[in-house]
Amino acid sequence: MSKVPHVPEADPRTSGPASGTPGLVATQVRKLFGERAVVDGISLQVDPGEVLALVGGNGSGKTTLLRILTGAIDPDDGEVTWQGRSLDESDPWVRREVAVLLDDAETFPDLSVLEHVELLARAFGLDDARPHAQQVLDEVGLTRQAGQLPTSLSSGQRHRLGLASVLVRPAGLVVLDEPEQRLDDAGRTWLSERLRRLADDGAAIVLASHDEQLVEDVAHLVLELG
Ligand SMILES: Nc1ncnc2c1ncn2[C@@H]1O[C@H](COP(=O)(O)OP(=O)(O)OP(=O)(O)O)[C@@H](O)[C@H]1O
Repeated sequence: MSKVPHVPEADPRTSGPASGTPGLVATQVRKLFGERAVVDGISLQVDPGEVLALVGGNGSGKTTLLRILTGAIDPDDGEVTWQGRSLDESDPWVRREVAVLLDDAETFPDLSVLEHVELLARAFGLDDARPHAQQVLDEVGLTRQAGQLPTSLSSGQRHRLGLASVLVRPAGLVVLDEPEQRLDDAGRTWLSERLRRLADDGAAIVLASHDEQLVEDVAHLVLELG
């Protein structure tokens, strides 16, 4: 396993976060499935404003590591903290801080696309939840589908709804598994630009990706697994 600073002039290991607040820190994280160490002694740090890309072949442990980094599963060894605090998804503060898109987002059968996004905006206490949700749907290209039920969306549109669910809410740490999946070329170009902007606005981002161009365009750090 290797860790390659992708943008040498902006090596965060030496520069640190602008605010002085440590972001996401994983120390010697290990996860076994049976006798196999799928994640084996990984240490990393991603500070506000930085993007870390996890790359590697199928089954190399990217999703497992992402799940550990969000607190969804516990490592067998090692520790993960966000701003110095242990990551535990049962902690409401952690759930406010961390926005996650690992699989297709779960949806309610009776709520429209717009109602889903608006519900999240309200849950996170945003003013003007409806116009904010409409603006995010416009951004992800789902304005025409706002009144549809999520089950009627195409697979790429469902993925865009998942991205909208992440973008509509405030978050310090954003964790995405293959955010480029099922997006067309224009969607991938938009995604690169949007993730860069999210980081510029101060989010720490960790993503797993098989899209070399996306990684090249957005990642400050690349961690190769496998
Ligand atoms: N709950 C589990 N029980 C047993 N094995 C598991 C479990 N979850 C994942 N694995 C195994 O761990 C390995 C890593 O899986 P993971 O999903 O993390 O890979 P990945 O790098 O995300 O792959 P892909 O690029 O295909 O999405 C795989 O061999 C997988 O079968």
